[in-house]
Amino acid sequence: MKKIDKKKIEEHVKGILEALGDDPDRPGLVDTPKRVANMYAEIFLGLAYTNDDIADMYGVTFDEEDIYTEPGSDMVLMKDIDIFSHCEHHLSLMYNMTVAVAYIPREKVIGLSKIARIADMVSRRPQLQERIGKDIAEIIQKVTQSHDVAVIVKGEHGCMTTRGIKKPGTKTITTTLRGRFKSDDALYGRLMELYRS
Ligand SMILES: Nc1nc2c(ncn2[C@@H]2O[C@H](COP(=O)(O)OP(=O)(O)OP(=O)(O)O)[C@@H](O)[C@H]2O)c(=O)[nH]1
Ligand SMILES: [Zn+2]
Repeated sequence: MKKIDKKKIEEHVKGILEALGDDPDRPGLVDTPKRVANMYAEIFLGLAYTNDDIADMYGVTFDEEDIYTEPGSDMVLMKDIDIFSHCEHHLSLMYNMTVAVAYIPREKVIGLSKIARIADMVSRRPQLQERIGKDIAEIIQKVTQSHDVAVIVKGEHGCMTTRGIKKPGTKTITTTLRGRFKSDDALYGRLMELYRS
């Protein structure tokens, strides 16, 4: 686990306030560098862990070979998992974000809450929406040993709605398809049907 250097964040936030021309010593701002450091340590906690660490932390599985036998095509889909993240280009908020994770179990299943915990932790990094999907897929593949994983991420980007091009309401949907979700059109169709239901 990597350590997040809160003291250094505090110093830099103080520098930003000075560069903006505000007075970091005025009463309203005096504790702001510390607050921001605490907030960054919280919202970027996922930087302290690699994807392999996250797989180890949340890799709670149950052997269920009698339910899922090879070559199975029964899927587990968890959808409408709310997450927040921050884009790595502006460190601005990605919001109204939901994630759907599907996989075809091979003899073992992952504890359901762990899917949401994995989605949360990879989001707590400076991210790209596309990489959130890739990171989740990689960890789910490692934990479940399933080759067949799909992740759909939907969200709005603060850097496109509150600044810059300013297009509120614009939603981005990204898919990450692995194994049969990529190669089997019927399976992909069933995934989409369930996703929309
Ligand atoms: N593909 C992808 N792009 C993203 C994501 N988050 C932010 N971006 C984009 O990253 C790009 C950065 O572009 P730059 O031209 O370097 O930065 P900028 O001058 O602030 O760009 P504008 O946002 O167009 O004002 C922008 O087009 C953002 O919309 C993401 O999750 N995925
Ligand atoms: Zn951005």
